[in-house]
Amino acid sequence: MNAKQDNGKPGLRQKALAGLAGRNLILVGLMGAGKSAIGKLVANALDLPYVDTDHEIEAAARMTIADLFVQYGEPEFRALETRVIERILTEGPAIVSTGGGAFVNPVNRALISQSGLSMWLKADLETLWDRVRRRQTRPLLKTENPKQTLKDLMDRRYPVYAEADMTVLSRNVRKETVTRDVLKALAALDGGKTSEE
Ligand SMILES: Nc1ncnc2c1ncn2[C@@H]1O[C@H](COP(=O)(O)OP(=O)(O)OP(=O)(O)O)[C@@H](O)[C@H]1O
Ligand SMILES: O=C(O)C1=C[C@@H](O)[C@@H](O)[C@H](O)C1
Ligand SMILES: [Mg+2]
Repeated sequence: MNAKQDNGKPGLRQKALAGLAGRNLILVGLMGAGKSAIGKLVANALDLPYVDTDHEIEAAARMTIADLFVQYGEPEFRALETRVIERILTEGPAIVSTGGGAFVNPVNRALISQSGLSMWLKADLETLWDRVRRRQTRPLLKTENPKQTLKDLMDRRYPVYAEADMTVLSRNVRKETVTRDVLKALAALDGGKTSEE
C-alpha cells in the first residue's frame, strides 16, 4: 500500500488518512467482532497509534477485566471505562478499539462523537460465537448458556451500534480483508477513487 501509486493517483492509505482527517477512529461492536484484531492492523496500515480501552482499563486498575468484575463489580468497571475513553480521545488521533459495552453508554457515545469517527464492526451470531467460544476472559459470557447470552446482547445492542458513523461487516474472511474494507470505508469519506480500486 504505497502512499503514491505510479499513475499519480493517491493510494488507499493516503485516501483513508484524508477521510479520517486527523480524527480518532473508534471501533465499536460486540465481543469477537474483531475490534482489537482489526484495530491493530488498521493502525499499522495507517501508521497511527493503536489504543485498546480494555487494555488501558487493565493497566489503570492493575488487574484483569475478569478480576475487576469479580472484585469491584460491573458499575465500577463502567465508570473506569468512561474515564479511560475520555482520556484516550483527547490524546489522539489514534485508532481506538473499545470494549463491547462502551458504545452502549450514552455518555461514551457523546464523547466519541465529539472527537472522532465511530465505526461498527458488525458480525453475525455464528461468526461471533465461533471467535469467542474458546476463551474464558469475557465475564459477561460466564453464564449457563453463553451463546444465548451473546444473542441477547446482540438483540439489545445492535440498534445502538447502528448509530455509529460507519458500518463494516466483520465477515468470516481473512483479517487483512476486513482491514482493507475499513480503509476503503475511510477513503470513501474523502470521495473520489483510489488507484487501488
Ligand atoms: N476477520 C477475522 N477473521 C478471523 N478471525 C478473526 C477476525 N477478526 C477477529 N478474529 C479473531 O476473533 C477473536 C476475537 O477478536 P477480537 O479480540 O479482536 O474481538 P473484540 O471485538 O476486540 O472483542 P472484545 O469486545 O471482547 O474485546 C480473536 O482471536 C481474533 O483473532
Ligand atoms: O461486551 C461487553 O460489555 C464487554 C466486552 C469486553 O470487551 C470488555 O470490555 C468487558 O468484558 C465487557
Ligand atoms: Mg477487544
